[in-house]
Amino acid sequence: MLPPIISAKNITKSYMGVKALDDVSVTINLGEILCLAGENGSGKSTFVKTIAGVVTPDSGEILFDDTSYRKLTPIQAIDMGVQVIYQDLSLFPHMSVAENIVMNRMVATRKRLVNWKEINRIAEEQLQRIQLSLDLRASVESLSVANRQLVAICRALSQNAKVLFMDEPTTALTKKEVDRLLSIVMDLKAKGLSVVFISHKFDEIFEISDQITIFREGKKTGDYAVQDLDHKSLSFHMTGRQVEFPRYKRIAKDDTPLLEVRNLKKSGHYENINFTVRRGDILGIIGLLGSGRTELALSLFGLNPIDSGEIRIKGKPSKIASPADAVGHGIALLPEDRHSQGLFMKQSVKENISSTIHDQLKMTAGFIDRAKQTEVAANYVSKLRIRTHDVDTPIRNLSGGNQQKAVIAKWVVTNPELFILDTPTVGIDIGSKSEIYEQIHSFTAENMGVILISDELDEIMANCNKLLIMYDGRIVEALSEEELEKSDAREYILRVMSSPGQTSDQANSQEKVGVS
Ligand SMILES: Nc1ncnc2c1ncn2[C@@H]1O[C@H](COP(=O)(O)OP(=O)(O)OP(=O)(O)O)[C@@H](O)[C@H]1O
Repeated sequence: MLPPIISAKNITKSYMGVKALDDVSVTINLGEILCLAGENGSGKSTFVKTIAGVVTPDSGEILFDDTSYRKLTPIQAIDMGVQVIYQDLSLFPHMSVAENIVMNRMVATRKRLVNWKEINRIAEEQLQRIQLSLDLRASVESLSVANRQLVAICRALSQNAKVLFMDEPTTALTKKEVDRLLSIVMDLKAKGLSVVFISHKFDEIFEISDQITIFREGKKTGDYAVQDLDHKSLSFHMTGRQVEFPRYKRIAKDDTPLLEVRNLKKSGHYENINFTVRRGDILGIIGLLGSGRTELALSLFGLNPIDSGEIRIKGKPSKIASPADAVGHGIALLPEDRHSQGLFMKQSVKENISSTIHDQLKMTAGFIDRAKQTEVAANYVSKLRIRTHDVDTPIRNLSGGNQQKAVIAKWVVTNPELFILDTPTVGIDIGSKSEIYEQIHSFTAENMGVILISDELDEIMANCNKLLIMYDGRIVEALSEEELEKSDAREYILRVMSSPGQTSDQANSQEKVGVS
């Protein structure tokens, strides 16, 4: 048994009467990867912030090397070797790789004189520890998200990290980048670092963890060795129920096209895009980051003007030059980047959810009908099971996953005819995913058409009755409902995605999803 490095005992933390952590005890052992799993809002981030000295617990104690602390300051935590990489990475985009790696260490040691030789030496040493070669002078903003993530790891290492906390580090990475990150993390573990990893992605959790601690509604439901759990038992312990993703079946009878896209092209983004969406269709688009799928979604919402091609809405050639045009045509978009495009962080849950229907909520005198606004917001908070104290709570106080559900609610209230969802469940727990899927199925039963962009094959298989596979700005394969139902559909899709150059000719495959 590995010796403990940090033990948190009986930690409780409440916000406005809601227990974010309720008598939680967790032990982090030396040289081990511990994964924190739990539904959105179950207290994982609050726990991390408590150990990092950012949140003061109401009660409980934290033991570091046998010394007990009632609370910690961030400096104390850093001195003890605690390093946290939050989702935003907290890097300085205009500064160089070397400066980002070494700056916090310099501040901590209160060095006044800048010795560039020393800075470069320390930065290079950290890069070598993870066998990474980067230009030390390159500005961080010029790096890919994956490399920024690695710079953040080097920054943590340069401050003598003993325990590295990583909060959903793989959200914006491609499959290859995820594999590289996980292998670096495992290598660091082999060198004696303890890692606490937060993720909603089960494959990752099982690949990397030694131990899994599960949270539910602020309480710890258990500590498990990874070999004692499987997907089913993990989701059960997280949610308290058996979670299933029933497969979507289109029931709508109206086959007239809602949206027809013909030969759409945007230079440098995508070309030769053809597909049709009917009412009740859930058209999946799968393809790795950089495949052109998000750029296509933005074009259909008037945010990325097309170079050529035709868009027909309900049979009529239509121009979508702005989001206002798109909304006028009954199109809504749940954007990929929820934080910068989706929410007003200082405003309440109610104000965010209703922000897309202000005109409908206006009374004759021009004031907003507050009672109606509350009613609409409360209805969607309950429908999508958004975990919040009430609808007046500022949205920034909600957990990440619950904020995402609020963005979905914000667009659903507009009652769109065509809803484009760009990776709607990134960062969302397995229980909430099934609720969101249920909602999407019920929208389509009410005759909405949906375009669902996703990286997750499970999500595509459970929800879509048609599928486009995109690679490098092109549709490389298209599958119809019958093809998606075949027993080897999943393997076929994986095969196409791993060698996208070797597929059937495009015109033929587009025929399969109803291109006339
Ligand atoms: N500053 C705050 N003010 C009020 N409530 C808060 C605050 N921070 C967290 N909470 C609440 O505490 C609970 C736990 O939130 P926390 O962010 O720890 O969850 P989480 O498990 O990390 O969720 P996710 O997986 O969605 O990131 C949530 O109900 C959240 O709304």
